[in-house]
Amino acid sequence: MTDPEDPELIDTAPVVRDGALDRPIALVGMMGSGKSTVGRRLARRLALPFVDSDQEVETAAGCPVSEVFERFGEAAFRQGEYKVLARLLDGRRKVIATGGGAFAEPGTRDLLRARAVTVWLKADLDTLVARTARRDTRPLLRGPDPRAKLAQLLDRRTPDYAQADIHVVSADGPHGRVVDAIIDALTAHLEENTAS
Ligand SMILES: Nc1ncnc2c1ncn2[C@@H]1O[C@H](COP(=O)(O)OP(=O)(O)OP(=O)(O)O)[C@@H](O)[C@H]1O
Ligand SMILES: O=C(O)C1=C[C@@H](O)[C@@H](O)[C@H](O)C1
Ligand SMILES: [Mg+2]
Repeated sequence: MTDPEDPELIDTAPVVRDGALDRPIALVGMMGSGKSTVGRRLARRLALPFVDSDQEVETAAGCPVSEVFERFGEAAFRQGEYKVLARLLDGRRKVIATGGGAFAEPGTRDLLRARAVTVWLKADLDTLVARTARRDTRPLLRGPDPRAKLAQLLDRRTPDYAQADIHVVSADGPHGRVVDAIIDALTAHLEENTAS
């Protein structure tokens, strides 16, 4: 079924309609994996609210993420990120784009795994380098060799991200294709986990 007012809003979401989804969806993965941009599109397709935890931290702090890092340090940012996610994970169905490091923090990861369906958006190093080069707002990538930094983070965090409920490749191409892949994987996951 398609909404004639908005052909993008195709009713592809029995997963939401039939009540199988009973909690928030949290997208996790590296900087540049597409959590914010794909997440917004996913929420639209599922007719759910969308929230971005980096933006929520910025609103709470009253300044950009990069300034939080500069003024208060990464540890303070991680505490703020935990607090914001604890508030957002209120049991209501929504799509949450997490910050790239959230799922690599043990306490934050436990919180997300307990209260959300977690989706790892996977992308390889070359893809992440190309995508993050477009915008210089990520404090952890500032410096002479952002590729080396991304490689180190990807290596270190991969075992953490692998603990997500669902793994989806964030292939280059139309965002809608990644949205389709997420909805398919989510549907399969919920069917498996609600089958009696
Ligand atoms: N499947 C895709 N194909 C092509 N470009 C993409 C895809 N997914 C994301 N991008 C692009 O990559 C860039 C980074 O995406 P986005 O900001 O959504 O990443 P993120 O995971 O939210 O990163 P961060 O953790 O830094 O917030 C954007 O320019 C976005 O349009
Ligand atoms: O991967 C990370 O550690 C980060 C990713 C961004 O989303 C922001 O949360 C911040 O720049 C840190
Ligand atoms: Mg983002």
